[in-house]
Amino acid sequence: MLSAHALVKRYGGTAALDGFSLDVAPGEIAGLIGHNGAGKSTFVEAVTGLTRPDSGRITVGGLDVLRSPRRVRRLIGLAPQEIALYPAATAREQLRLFGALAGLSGAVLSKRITALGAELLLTEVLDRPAGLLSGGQRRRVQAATALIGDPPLLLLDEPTAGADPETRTALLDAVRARAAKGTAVLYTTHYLPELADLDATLAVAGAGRIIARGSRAELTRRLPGELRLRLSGGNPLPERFLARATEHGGETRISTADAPADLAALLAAGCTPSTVDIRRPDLDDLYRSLADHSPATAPEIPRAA
Ligand SMILES: Nc1ncnc2c1ncn2[C@@H]1O[C@H](COP(=O)(O)OP(=O)(O)OP(=O)(O)O)[C@@H](O)[C@H]1O
Repeated sequence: MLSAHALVKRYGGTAALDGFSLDVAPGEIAGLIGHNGAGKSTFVEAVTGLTRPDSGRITVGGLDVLRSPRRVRRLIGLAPQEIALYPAATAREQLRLFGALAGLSGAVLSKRITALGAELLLTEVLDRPAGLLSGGQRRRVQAATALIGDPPLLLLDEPTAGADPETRTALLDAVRARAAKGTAVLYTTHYLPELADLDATLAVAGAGRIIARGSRAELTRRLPGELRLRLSGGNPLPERFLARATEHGGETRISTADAPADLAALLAAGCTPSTVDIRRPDLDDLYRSLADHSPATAPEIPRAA
């Protein structure tokens, strides 16, 4: 549904996009993560036509973004990182406007607004001016403006920033429901547990390009996990494990790519821990492993196809 190839965008000496390529399929929720300044928002702006890349190509539903900007715009529901609502207009009026832009009108649009208001827990505030809403409420109205026309591609840039747990859940449910019906979703966040909740695939951005792409399992599989042991004083760790071990309040932690094999080797060497815990790598570990942003030094994990 979304296909971007080799995008480059420079601002003076800064390459905000530097060979950025990414595909998102219908029904897929792709979680776009990466450090501040990695190029995520610039990419979202390029897809919507708000920013013109210096080179590269983007298509949405097979249409070239630069050649058919108006037709492409109709295929996209955008919730930008910076809130863009009219402060004096009520939430319902904003949704009427965005619904009309998407070609909806009359009773169909009114019903859609009521349903979306209920789905995103906005019913009570639909007739309040956006300027008088809380930050979290404004963000949900913003998300609702993206969803109102039921577009085949959603671009949601940190849509849950400032959301409380209840409204976060409502928003994630709404996103999952759209994907289940075939909508392609590009979901930018710094809050990694959301991506597990959404069962999202991952696209890790670094220094203006995608440096890792795949399922959560694929990307975390080859990262080291940890073997956590409690050892008694007369039961030292065999020497060959020392380089990978750290001490944390009486617990010995050994970085490991193969926890069962390392545990078997420890036991065979006569080590008898009183407790053993195996910690598998998670998204935080993935994020940390990519901390230097550098494609050249990123660990050997699957890349974008
Ligand atoms: N309009 C602009 N003018 C100059 N530099 C820009 C502009 N927009 C983005 N940049 C620069 O391009 C780089 C990428 O910025 P971008 O906003 O795309 O990052 P991001 O990954 O979305 O970051 P964040 O997680 O903070 O939202 C940054 O170095 C930023 O300073």
